[in-house]
Amino acid sequence: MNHQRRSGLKVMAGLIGMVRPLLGFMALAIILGCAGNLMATFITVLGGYGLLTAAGFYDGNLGQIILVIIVFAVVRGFLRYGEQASNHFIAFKLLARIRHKVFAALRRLAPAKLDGSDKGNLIAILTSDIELLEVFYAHTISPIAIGVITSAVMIAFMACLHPAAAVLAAVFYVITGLVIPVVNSRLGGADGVKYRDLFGRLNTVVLDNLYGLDEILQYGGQKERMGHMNEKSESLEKISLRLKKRENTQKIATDWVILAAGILQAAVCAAFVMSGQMEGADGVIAVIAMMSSFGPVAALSSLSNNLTQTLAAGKRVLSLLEESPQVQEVVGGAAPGNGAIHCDHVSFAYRTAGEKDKKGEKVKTGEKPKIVLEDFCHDFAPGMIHGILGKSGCGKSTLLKLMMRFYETDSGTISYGGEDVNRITTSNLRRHVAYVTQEIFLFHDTIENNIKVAKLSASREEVIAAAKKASIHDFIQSLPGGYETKLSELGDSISGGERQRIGIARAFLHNSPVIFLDEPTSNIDSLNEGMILKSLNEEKEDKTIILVSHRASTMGIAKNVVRM
Ligand SMILES: Nc1ncnc2c1ncn2[C@@H]1O[C@H](COP(=O)(O)OP(=O)(O)OP(=O)(O)O)[C@@H](O)[C@H]1O
Repeated sequence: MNHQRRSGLKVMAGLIGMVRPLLGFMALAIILGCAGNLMATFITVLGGYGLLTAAGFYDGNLGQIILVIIVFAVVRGFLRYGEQASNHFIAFKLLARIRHKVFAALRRLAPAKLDGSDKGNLIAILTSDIELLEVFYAHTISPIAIGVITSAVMIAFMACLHPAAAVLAAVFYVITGLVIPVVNSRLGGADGVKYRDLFGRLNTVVLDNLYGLDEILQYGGQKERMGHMNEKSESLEKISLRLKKRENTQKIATDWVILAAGILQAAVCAAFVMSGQMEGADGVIAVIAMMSSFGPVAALSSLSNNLTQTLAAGKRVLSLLEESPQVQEVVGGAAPGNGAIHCDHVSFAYRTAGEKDKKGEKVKTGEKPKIVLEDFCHDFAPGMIHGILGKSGCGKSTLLKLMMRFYETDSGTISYGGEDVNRITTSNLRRHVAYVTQEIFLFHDTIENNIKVAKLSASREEVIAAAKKASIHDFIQSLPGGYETKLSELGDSISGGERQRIGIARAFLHNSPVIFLDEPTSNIDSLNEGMILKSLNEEKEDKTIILVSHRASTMGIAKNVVRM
């Protein structure tokens, strides 16, 4: 996948842009957060006023001060609840929206851009990266605004006591809430990005090891595979340790700065009190106000520990959302003419690293130029079964993928009944063609639903008819739950041939004018093969059937065989 370079600020802007529809809730969170934090600070400040009033330095009403403190303490709880509720409402609404967008992006990018992309990394983006954005939406945007607003109010309050106290507070708020987090982010930024990338790659290794467990055991690769996984885990741990150390340093630095702020404020106020430029009681209040007002800016300071990782996650999510597909979906285009497929001087190569696609974007697939088809011409007429022969790797599957428009030809055209495939509405094309690939994917669902993938509205009778044509009906009937049997109940016991026959049943159920079958019988015994071929023969009258197979018995049914 193409992860573009973009600065932290750009990522932030991109993420903040998504909040637009929920600005009202964000404003509410900020108002509640400011009020709550100011009340928390003023509970301590009013405590100071109360003590000084009791000691006779102020002529206030002690009872009223205590009452206000109690009211602030109670209301502060509700305000905090309201702030958190609003922030989390925004966060989870946005996470749902982002997940929706990411799935839409994957639909756009599939299949060309996802071919060969590491799935573990995609899973990391879909799960933990998106999840991490919760930190950004619930604990980053509003705290920044709250930190700025509450600091401004406290500076104004201290200016009423003495301008110097206000200047000192301003300087220390900036150090705590801006300088420390920016420096911390700069120092830890690269590690945050590395951590997220490595986490994605570790996911890929774990997935590979899980899917390839049989091969690993068979060829005794446990030690080497384990070593590879350990290597990745150790690198991840090293980065995590560095990030933790940096977090501790940030916490210590913040505590020191807050302590220094209090001491300096005390020293400055003492000097002004002694020189008669400030009342003694005001000096005490200024110091109390200074010490108790760092909550929101200290929160900003510690935010920087997560921010690098959050922004790294945001960057990966945004890059995926903005990735342009290799093949654009056609909406509102033409309908396929009929089942007559005409390939006219078709050439195609899988793109190589650093090469540009039609949109001028760099693509990374393969290492050397891989010219697969050159000047290929052929007509596939309807009403018969066509065969494609050729040695392994010569481009038979690629030709089918080009006819499905999973990829676009580099030159030449493919047309259906005279209509260029590039102009046919993609959803129409998918309905027009049933494609049985070499790897049949089965979902964790019932056998019936697995066949109905090809036609969701199909009745049980239609499913049974398709299963009979694919010679899988008897097998399904023999299962304890029949068509309702869940694949998970069968464990991994479904054989390669049964899997293929389910794939073929899907094609029969789809009942489209064109059927592509890529090695459909490679795992099927001759008895079942014979029955499937018989069904295909019966279907061929009103269809264009294209068959790719190395098996002579299967190819025997094709009337028109093209050699590649
Ligand atoms: N996504 C891809 N990126 C780069 N190269 C690819 C890609 N898919 C296939 N190829 C390469 O293109 C060539 C043609 O592949 P294709 O699958 O079309 O061959 P095939 O004739 O169907 O082979 P087989 O009979 O073994 O199934 C092969 O060399 C293959 O390695």
